Amino acid sequence: MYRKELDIALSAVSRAAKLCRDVQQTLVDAESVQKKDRSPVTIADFGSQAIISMALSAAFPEDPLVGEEDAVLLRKNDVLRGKVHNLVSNAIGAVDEDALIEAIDRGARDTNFSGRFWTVDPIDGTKGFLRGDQYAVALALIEAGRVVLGVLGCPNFNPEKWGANGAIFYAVAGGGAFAAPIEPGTPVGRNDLNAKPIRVDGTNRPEAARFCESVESAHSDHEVHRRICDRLGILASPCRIDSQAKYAAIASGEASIYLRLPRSSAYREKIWDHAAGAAVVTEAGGRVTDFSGSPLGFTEGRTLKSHRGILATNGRLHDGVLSAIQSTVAI
Ligand SMILES: Nc1ncnc2c1ncn2[C@@H]1O[C@H](COP(=O)(O)OS(=O)(=O)O)[C@@H](OP(=O)(O)O)[C@H]1O
Ligand SMILES: [Mg+2]
Ligand SMILES: [Mg+2]
Ligand SMILES: [Mg+2]
Repeated sequence: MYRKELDIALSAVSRAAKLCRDVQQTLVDAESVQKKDRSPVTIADFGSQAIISMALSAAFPEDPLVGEEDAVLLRKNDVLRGKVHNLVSNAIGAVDEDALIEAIDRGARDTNFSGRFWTVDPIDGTKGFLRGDQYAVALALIEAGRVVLGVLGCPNFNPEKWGANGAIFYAVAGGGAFAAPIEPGTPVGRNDLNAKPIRVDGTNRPEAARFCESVESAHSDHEVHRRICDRLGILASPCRIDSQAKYAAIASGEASIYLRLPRSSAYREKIWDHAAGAAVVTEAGGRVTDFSGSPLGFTEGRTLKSHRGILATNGRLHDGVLSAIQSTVAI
């Protein structure tokens, strides 16, 4: 199932991840510009969304794409547009500038969210990317509100036990979760011999659990997380990781609990910040819900409107963490 989808998604994400890695290594050129909501975006975010969008529209012309970025800033700023154009042309060969802009903007349109669509976060954790830390290129395929395929490219994810220089995590519903090293210049394929099945850890003792959360304290409420962890008797200090690399950490057994309560009660999570990561964790044997225990549903639009707080665990710890959450915060 989804063989062609997985092949295309893996090769597009690994090409986009290579572009991001190259830009991060020459960070002077990665300076960010501010979007309307004052969050940062770089030439690598635009380049990555363009590469993924073009690969998907060539292979699946009928499939809508819902992406974080749009081309508004690029249309207004010739210098920025020129830089993105150069970057993408160097990565995948000459592309027409109008086609590039159109490819980025394809992700900005709304669609029938109850049908089949892709969602992309070309760089998740742009702040981490700018700091030289973790980030992820995240792509997911959603059908009838359910994530059926998720790919997470994490160029800076280097667990010691793997000795790898970056990894790509992926899952197809019902097919398990896998990780493969990102080899510079070699797109990963479905039959990659280096791919290994991954599994969540087996701990059911919260005091032995490692817990992770966002680096950015503006994105989630570290203080409430600390109260939940205290109630559970978690001894280790929090592991702060940027981006959906947190889901990769849960799926590969590097951590057992990921908590995310937005600091603002008005904030709604974006679908592209969770779809791919949730698929990878679920297929690795873990569980992902909101703070009331409902599984995430992706039919509501560009945000997870009816969900508040996100909890991903190794599964065994899930109900215990939910009780601790519900005794600590009013949802
Ligand atoms: N106020 C607020 N509350 C909650 N979440 C927010 C908020 N603002 C932004 N975002 C989203 O957070 C995404 C980054 O995820 P993380 O917080 O896990 O990573 S990081 O610590 O910021 O690097 C980040 O994704 P990217 O924009 O792709 O980096 C945002 O979609
Ligand atoms: Mg994001
Ligand atoms: Mg992003
Ligand atoms: Mg962003």
